[in-house]
Amino acid sequence: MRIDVITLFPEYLDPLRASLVGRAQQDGRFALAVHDLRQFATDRHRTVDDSPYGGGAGMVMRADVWGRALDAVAGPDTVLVVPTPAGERLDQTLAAELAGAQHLVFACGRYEGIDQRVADVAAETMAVREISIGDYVLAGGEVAVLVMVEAVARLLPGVLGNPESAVTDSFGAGSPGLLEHPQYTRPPVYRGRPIPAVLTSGDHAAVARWQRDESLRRTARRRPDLLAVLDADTLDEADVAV
Ligand SMILES: Nc1c(O)cccc1[N+](=O)[O-]
Repeated sequence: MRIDVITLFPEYLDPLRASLVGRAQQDGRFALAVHDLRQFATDRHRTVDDSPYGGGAGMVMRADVWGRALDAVAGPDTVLVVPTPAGERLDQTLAAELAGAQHLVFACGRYEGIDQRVADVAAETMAVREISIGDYVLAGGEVAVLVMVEAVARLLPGVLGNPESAVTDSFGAGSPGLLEHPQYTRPPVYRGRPIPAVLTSGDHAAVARWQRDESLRRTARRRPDLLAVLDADTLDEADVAV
C-alpha cells in the first residue's frame, strides 16, 4: 500500500514516522509521502484559499490548487480520502475497507474546507470517500489523517505483532459491536485492589464467560447504541442473562 498526504502543514504528520506506524514503513508494510499543498499554488503569494461564494465567514480552499496537487499525486487506482465533519463516520469496518486499498491519498482541508468541485471532479476518475472521525470541530484534517492512518496501518499484514489483537480489540472482527472487556496485569494487588479472582482460576471457560459478560456490561453502560444493532446471532442465550 502507498499513502500520500497533501497538507499545508507537513510537520503535523511527523508522528506517522514514530512507533507502530513508523516501524511498519521501515519494514516496507506501506509507503508514506507527505506533500505541501502550497507548492501547487502558482501566484506570487502562493495563495491556496479565497472567500466563499454565497458569503459566510472564513475562507475556502481553491479547487485549482487542489486540482494540480491531485494531478501530481493521485491516479485511477487511488482512493481519495477527504477528512470532513460532513463525512461518513469512520468505524472499524470502514478502516478495514480502506486497508484493502492499494493507494490512499488524504486531502487535508483547512479553514472552512475544500471547494466541493475537487471531490466531485476526482470522483469522475477515482474512488472518493469524505470521512468524519467524529462530531466535533477541528482546525483541519491533519489530526483526522493521523487517526485514520493508524487505524488502517495496524490492519495491514505483518504490522501487528499479535494479529489476534485486531480481532479481540473493541470493534475488532472477533467482537462486532462490543466494547473490549477490562484488562489487568501485575501487580496482583494495586493500592488494596486485587484483580478479579476468575482471571487466576485457571478455568479458561470461566475466564471467557467473564470477559464476555464484562464486554456486554461495559457496552450496555457506555454504548447502548451498539447493543441495539447487535443481531441475535451475535448475542447468545447466556448474554441475555447479563
Ligand atoms: N471534525 C473534523 C473537522 O472539524 C475538520 C476536519 C475533519 C474532521 N473530521 O474528520 O471529523
